[in-house]
Amino acid sequence: MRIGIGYDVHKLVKDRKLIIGGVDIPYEKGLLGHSDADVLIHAIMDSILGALGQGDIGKHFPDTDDAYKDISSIVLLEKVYEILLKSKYKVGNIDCVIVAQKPKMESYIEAMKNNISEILNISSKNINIKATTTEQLGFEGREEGISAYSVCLLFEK
Ligand SMILES: Nc1ccn([C@@H]2O[C@H](COP(=O)(O)O)[C@@H](O)[C@H]2O)c(=O)n1
Ligand SMILES: C[C@@]1(CO)OP(=O)(O)OP(=O)(O)OC[C@H]1O
Repeated sequence: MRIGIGYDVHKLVKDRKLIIGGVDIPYEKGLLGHSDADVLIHAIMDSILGALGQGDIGKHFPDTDDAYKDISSIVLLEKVYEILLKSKYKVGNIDCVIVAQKPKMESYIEAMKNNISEILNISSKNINIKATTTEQLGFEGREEGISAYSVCLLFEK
């Protein structure tokens, strides 16, 4: 059994789509990044890579490589799943937190879980996604950015 943790932050700016957990969320601002900046998927990928002892997404998908410019993080998650398939491990469960003052995530969480479980080929019951504000405190509270945390447990196949 192995455990991994992931954490990511992206800045909220005008004229960008807000994509979290592979869901396009209608909002006045979006996350800035080399990819689509899907902060939740990035944290989840880092938690899986961490549990595998395989570094992080910056190592596998460098932001200096044009191949990853504006790429959907769902496509990157598929690549991480390929790495997982080659290992002797499978996902047990994943637990995550999205830290965002706005917008409300609750109505999108089921769709996020479905997207992730489909790619990782696990039941959505094994993925838990939570959201919290920071009560207006810090960069998330000032709506300057959104962060996400993920913990992943892997079992031997
Ligand atoms: N961006 C967010 C933040 C929170 N939620 C949901 O609201 C609940 C209360 O949030 P607090 O930060 O005030 O504790 C939280 O438990 C989430 O269910 C959300 O959907 N989107
Ligand atoms: C995903 C990658 C690659 O497109 O770019 P970003 O969207 O900037 O994301 P980040 O979490 O900063 O790091 C990983 C990057 O290499």
